Amino acid sequence: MLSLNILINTWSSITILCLIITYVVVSFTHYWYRWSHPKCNGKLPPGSMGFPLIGETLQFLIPSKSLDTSPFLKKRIAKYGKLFRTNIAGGQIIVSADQAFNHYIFQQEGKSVQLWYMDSFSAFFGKHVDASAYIHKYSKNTILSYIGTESLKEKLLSKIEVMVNQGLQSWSTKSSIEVRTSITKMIFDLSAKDLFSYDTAMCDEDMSKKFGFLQGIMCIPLNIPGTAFHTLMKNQKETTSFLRSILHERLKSRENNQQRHGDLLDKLIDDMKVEEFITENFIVFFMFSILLASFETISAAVTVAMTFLSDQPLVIEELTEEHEAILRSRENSSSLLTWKEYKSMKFTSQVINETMRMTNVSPGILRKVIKDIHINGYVIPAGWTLAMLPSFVHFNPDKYEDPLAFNPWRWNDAGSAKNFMPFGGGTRNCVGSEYAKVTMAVFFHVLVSKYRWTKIKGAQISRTPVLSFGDGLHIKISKKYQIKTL
Ligand code: HEM
Repeated sequence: MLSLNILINTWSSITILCLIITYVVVSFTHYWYRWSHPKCNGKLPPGSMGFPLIGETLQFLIPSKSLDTSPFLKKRIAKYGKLFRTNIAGGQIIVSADQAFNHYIFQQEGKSVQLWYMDSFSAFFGKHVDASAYIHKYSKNTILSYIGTESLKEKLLSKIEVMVNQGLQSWSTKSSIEVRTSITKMIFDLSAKDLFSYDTAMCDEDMSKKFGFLQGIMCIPLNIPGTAFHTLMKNQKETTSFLRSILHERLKSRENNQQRHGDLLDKLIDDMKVEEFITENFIVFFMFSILLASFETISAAVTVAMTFLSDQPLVIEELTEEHEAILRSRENSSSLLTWKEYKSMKFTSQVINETMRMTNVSPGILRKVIKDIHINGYVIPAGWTLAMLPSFVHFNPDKYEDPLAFNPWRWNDAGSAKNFMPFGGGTRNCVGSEYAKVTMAVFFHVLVSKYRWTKIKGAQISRTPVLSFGDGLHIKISKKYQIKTL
């Protein structure tokens, strides 16, 4: 009798255990099925949502040691086509490498898509990320009036040259320069001066290092000590309090009726009286984002250019010839660049185009889908993220022969705007594109006309997909002979 009871009890326990296991397996299978086949009012583009919770994040973050489109994307485009679905860092994403579709989406701002940043970015920027169309228009016009073509022509061109002269002069006093960090500091100092009349020499620390947080954008937003996100948030605190101190100093000097600077910061402070949305927090956010958008991008592009130039004597030769010709044609050897001279730099602009094509500072442009989008029989559901890859075309061998070769001469024939989109497109295209191009042109002008350099150690470029340069590009620069003018 006793052994029968034991048998029944054991049997029941096994049954319960089996039921629990079956329940767990069925629930997990159901969850996994729902994860892999998300709800949609139609047919989703092909692709894989990866494993539950982590999606395809790990594969996505594998660094690739090339400037080319990452193997993660190339593999999926080859398998599923130019429109595919995935899940990265918990986000449901449709990736589009379809040029025509991306062009269409650029025109859909506020209709079927809107600006979107990843969670860590949103946490960082707070509610201002959802800036309304009015605030967006205000911001764009305001920035353009300070760094747009007119301002560059009238004021900034010469200011930039003076700063680049100082920067390169200090590089030449050192036995070795790491290009990425040095150029980041130079462009940071330049932008802080141009936009907020802030002299970084007044700051003990190299603040540009604290701003260098782009690597953290792709990290998981978990604020735990030791994680990339934690460092990101710590740096964010320090950089915003640095910018807040600049703002407070300016507010104080305005109270004391001290001299105005006529810069972007003065304009934002003036507008606090007329625009309700312009608060101290807004100004700090504004200063932060424009500084970051400016120096991180330009310094990445210049570092890529220097990496290629260091191994391409023919490009340096033609570039040098163009700039020395400008110096030779001048009556006064100490004059600064004129707008006409800048506009005459044909080969320099080809070098810049080629650099922008290969750098792809923004390899993906993100939008939040706010209304179902129908394309080629597929549906991109509202709530999903659309990651456009306008840069994919930059490495398309049908559009650019031998696309991984740095060849500025390919720009002898004017390129098609449709096949060249380093600055995005539509209403959200880059407001700093001209400022970036002028800064790069001035940098090359001063560099090749006054200095020569030798490479000490090359950079190990990789994408995660954010660009990084390993231990960096190390060079030694020294002053050249002086060019005789007319
Ligand atoms: C090599 C240099 C640069 C590159 C490759 C670049 C690239 C881009 C791209 C692709 C976008 C579009 C983003 C989107 O559609 O979501 C953008 C937007 C923007 N860029 Fe740049 N950028 C550069 C330099 C600059 C500079 C120097 C500034 C400011 C001084 C700047 C300020 C901005 C701003 C404010 C936006 C947002 C525009 C909007 O939302 O309407 N950028 N940039």
